[in-house]
Amino acid sequence: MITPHDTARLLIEALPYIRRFTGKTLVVKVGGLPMTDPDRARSLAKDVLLLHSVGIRVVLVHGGGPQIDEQMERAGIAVQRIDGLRVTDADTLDIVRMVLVGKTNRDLVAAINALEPVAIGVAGEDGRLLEVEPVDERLGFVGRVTKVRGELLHDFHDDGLIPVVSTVGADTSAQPYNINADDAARAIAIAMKAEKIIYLTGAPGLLEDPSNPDSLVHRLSAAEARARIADESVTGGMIPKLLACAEAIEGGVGSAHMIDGRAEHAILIELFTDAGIGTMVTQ
Ligand SMILES: Nc1ncnc2c1ncn2[C@@H]1O[C@H](COP(=O)(O)OP(=O)(O)O)[C@@H](O)[C@H]1O
Ligand SMILES: CC(=O)N[C@@H](CCC(=O)OP(=O)(O)O)C(=O)O
Repeated sequence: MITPHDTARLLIEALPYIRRFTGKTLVVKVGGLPMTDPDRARSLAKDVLLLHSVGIRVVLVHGGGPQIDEQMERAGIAVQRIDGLRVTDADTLDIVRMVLVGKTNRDLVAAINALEPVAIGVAGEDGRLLEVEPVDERLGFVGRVTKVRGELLHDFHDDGLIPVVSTVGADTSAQPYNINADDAARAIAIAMKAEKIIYLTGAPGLLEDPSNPDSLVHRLSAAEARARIADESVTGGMIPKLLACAEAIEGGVGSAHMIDGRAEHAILIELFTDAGIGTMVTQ
């Protein structure tokens, strides 16, 4: 039972953290896995709105990998990934756009706007927010971000809105490209000179041993993150995520965090307590 005194004490304890982040930009990337549960989406919406209410300039970037896999299976298209990136032909690109822009983005925007109508959905193609070039011809329409129009996102913040970004970008001829959402969030965080980037993922953070959830790595440097990628101790989707963390730090972002998107109020615990709950990558 929480008493009014408990509430008052909690508010006072949170105040130094709130002061530290008010007016700062925070990029939150939510993976597709935590988003498969509507309760999680509602809980995330509440956390994001709380951050917004205390003056933190939040950009919410989302993935949707498992949801794309599901629709590809329905369409009878085989899923193929190289180093965690989806091989994306023209048919796959259509499905990626339908799922990320047409469904996942809409669901997240609705989850926030059901509480307070301040979320605005935007795809990387819109206003060429995320300009890309192809990564590698083996991957087809997979793009690497070359330019971010961060001013568009700053404008949304200035208007009191929370931009929710789906990571389909475009090249200079408006050809759409699929972008790994971890990498897109990294590019956005650097362009916006974000204080922090937080990855909400389907694991407790970086694990020493992926099969043991108790083997959490609490803190590591960008150089150590790169070394772990090189020695192949991380696999699958953790490769682009850890690389994105290292690049974010090298690009001037203060810290990069990987936390469990399935744990309730994970962002608030990571931001507003000293202990935190996931993995933090710093200089
Ligand atoms: N060393 C590791 N620590 C944690 N997760 C790992 C590791 N190596 C591989 N993984 C896998 O990477 C996944 C996270 O990547 P991904 O599924 O792309 O993220 P997201 O949940 O953000 O969509 C984890 O759920 C886990 O299965
Ligand atoms: C190029 C590439 O791999 N794009 C990703 C985009 C979605 C994503 O990154 O979703 P998660 O964050 O849920 O993994 C994909 O097609 O799955």
